[in-house]
Amino acid sequence: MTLLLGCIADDFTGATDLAALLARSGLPVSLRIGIPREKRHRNETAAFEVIALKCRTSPVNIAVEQARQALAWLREAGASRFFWKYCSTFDSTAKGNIGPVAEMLMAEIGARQTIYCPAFPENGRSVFMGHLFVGEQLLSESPMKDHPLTPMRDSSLLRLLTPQVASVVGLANRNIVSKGPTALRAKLAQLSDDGMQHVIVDAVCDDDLGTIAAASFDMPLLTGGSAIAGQLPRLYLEQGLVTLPRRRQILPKVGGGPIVLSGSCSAMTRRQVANYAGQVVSLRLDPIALAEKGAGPSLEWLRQQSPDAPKLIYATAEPHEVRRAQERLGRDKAGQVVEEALSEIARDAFDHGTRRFVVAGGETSGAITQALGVTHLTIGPEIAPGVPWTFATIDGETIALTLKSGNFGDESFFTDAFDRLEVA
Ligand SMILES: Nc1ncnc2c1ncn2[C@@H]1O[C@H](COP(=O)(O)OP(=O)(O)O)[C@@H](O)[C@H]1O
Ligand SMILES: O=C(O)[C@@H](O)C(=O)COP(=O)(O)O
Repeated sequence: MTLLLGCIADDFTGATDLAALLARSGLPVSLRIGIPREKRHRNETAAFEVIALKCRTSPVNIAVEQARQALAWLREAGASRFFWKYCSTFDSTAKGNIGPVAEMLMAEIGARQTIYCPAFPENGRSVFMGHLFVGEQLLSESPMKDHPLTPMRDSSLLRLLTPQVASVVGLANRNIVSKGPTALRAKLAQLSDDGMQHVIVDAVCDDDLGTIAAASFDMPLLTGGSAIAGQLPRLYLEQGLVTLPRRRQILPKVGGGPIVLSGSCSAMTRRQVANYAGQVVSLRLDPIALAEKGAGPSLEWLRQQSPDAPKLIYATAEPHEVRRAQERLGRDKAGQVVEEALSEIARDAFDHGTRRFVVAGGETSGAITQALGVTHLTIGPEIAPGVPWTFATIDGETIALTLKSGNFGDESFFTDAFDRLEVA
């Protein structure tokens, strides 16, 4: 099939979120983990190819280099339009990779201008007058201010993006967006004439996203959250660039024990963990103990449990507990010991028969997916907006895997997830 859009995501939950929203159209979506080794030639691809990187918190030069390699693969596979997916809460380190990666992509593909549209109204993320809101709170007043790796202490996307790019950042605000695609297109052209290559675009509802997509779908590079990308399949279908496949993909049924592994400390995950811990056997990980003793005691605990029983292993903690661990170990080390332990646990669980995995947290998902040796994910049913079941083959065995963004899903997400899966 012709490759309509080559997508690069800065983390793995973000990649499955993007893939889920594109897959709602019924068009084929392929999700590859890391830079694919094998080449793909034109017409050997899905309509949407997503490459998942784990570069949200990497040093800038590494993130740019990984994205450059992903771009090269996508171009060779035939893509001429691209999407750079980052978090709907614009998660960036202090230096920030969102702008530098966008600038590199623009330079490589010769794009004169791009838009930045993280809004995801279905999940409560909206942008108004260039400010990002989570529900009714400004980003900087939302629980994202306490994120363990990327605390977001400013809500102005202009202020966040400006130090990350070389040229002036522009804004197409809601007043323009509300006037429709023609007015927005004219505004973007005027900003381009004024030298603004990077434009934040307001969106508070799905209709706004429809307007923005209609005004910008032919830009060679778009950037944002999954929701703006989710508008593109409809436009491509309307324009006759692609037709829906006659047959739907048949998804596997997976047996084998269920497990939830959580390294997310986001507000919603904390509620989900508290809820699920009341229902199944659970083990709490403490980063300080992990730094001293490693994952051995947790592996021992796991082996004492019945392989078929649902279980939960989590490092999820309240902000004051995260601060305590970070003060003792340093921010990076605290995150690293948790990611390493959960990765070892995931691998051990697989070796002992677990086949249904729910993982909470973007960085955590990156670490676990890599440890399991997953290279390709087939997208299955969506459990909550932006969180699908996916399927992968490792060592000849099929596993079902859900990578849940920290703040996505309802309080009952973990039970909802297993209820949604057809079991062999
Ligand atoms: N108790 C803890 N103390 C410190 N850091 C933690 C703790 N638990 C988890 N972490 C780290 O916090 C980070 C959470 O990021 P991530 O997995 O991306 O979650 P989210 O999707 O909520 O952003 C990970 O690096 C994880 O290892
Ligand atoms: O856009 C989003 O909000 C998600 O797709 C995403 O990237 C979330 O990241 P994590 O919360 O770190 O999982």
